[in-house]
Amino acid sequence: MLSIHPSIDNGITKGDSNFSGGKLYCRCPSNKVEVTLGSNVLHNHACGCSKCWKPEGALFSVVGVIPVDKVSVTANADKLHIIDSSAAIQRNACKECGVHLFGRIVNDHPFKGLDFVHTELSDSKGWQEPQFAAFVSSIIEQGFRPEGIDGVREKFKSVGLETYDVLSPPLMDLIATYTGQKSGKLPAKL
Ligand SMILES: N[C@@H](CCC(=O)N[C@@H](CSCO)C(=O)NCC(=O)O)C(=O)O
Ligand SMILES: [Zn+2]
Ligand SMILES: [Zn+2]
Repeated sequence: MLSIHPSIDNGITKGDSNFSGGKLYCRCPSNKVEVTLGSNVLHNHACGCSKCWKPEGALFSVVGVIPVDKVSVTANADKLHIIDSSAAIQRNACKECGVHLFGRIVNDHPFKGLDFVHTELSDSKGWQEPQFAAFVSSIIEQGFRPEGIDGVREKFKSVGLETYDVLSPPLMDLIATYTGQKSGKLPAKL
């Protein structure tokens, strides 16, 4: 059976609005990289892009954002390396098991100050549930047959998630506002 993602395939479990964070662990059997998150995530979403970490067999990643000052590596930091330092999101992965612990934006970017994280790497319950599906058509670039894409979109709709081929409209509006302000077409203060 085709797996979108283990946290979506059988329906979505709602998060807890009072949840205040927890720890992420890589998938090494011992000496796990540990990252402590000091709050819940925001804008959690399924992402079909080729760069976000996906669990084995899944077509999509599930990834959310969290302010960078809420993220700290609390064990085995020496096992981390940056997958692609030229990417906008510098994904810090475990050198041994390959899991991405956090993705950080270091260059000028509308989402600078936010880290990208995968809450499925935590044992805690209460993380924000996925809110939408992004970069759906990107799975075709990675070899998914285009005739199956309507079925993927229907699956998302059946669990209550809207689908987009970029990010959600509010996030695209944030990016566009940033771009408009940078070029001077929009005032710096709105
Ligand atoms: N079709 C491309 C899209 C890659 C892409 O633009 N990904 C987005 C979303 S990642 C999390 O939502 C992005 O912002 N990437 C910046 C980066 O990865 O550094 C593909 O599939 O590769
Ligand atoms: Zn590991
Ligand atoms: Zn992505």
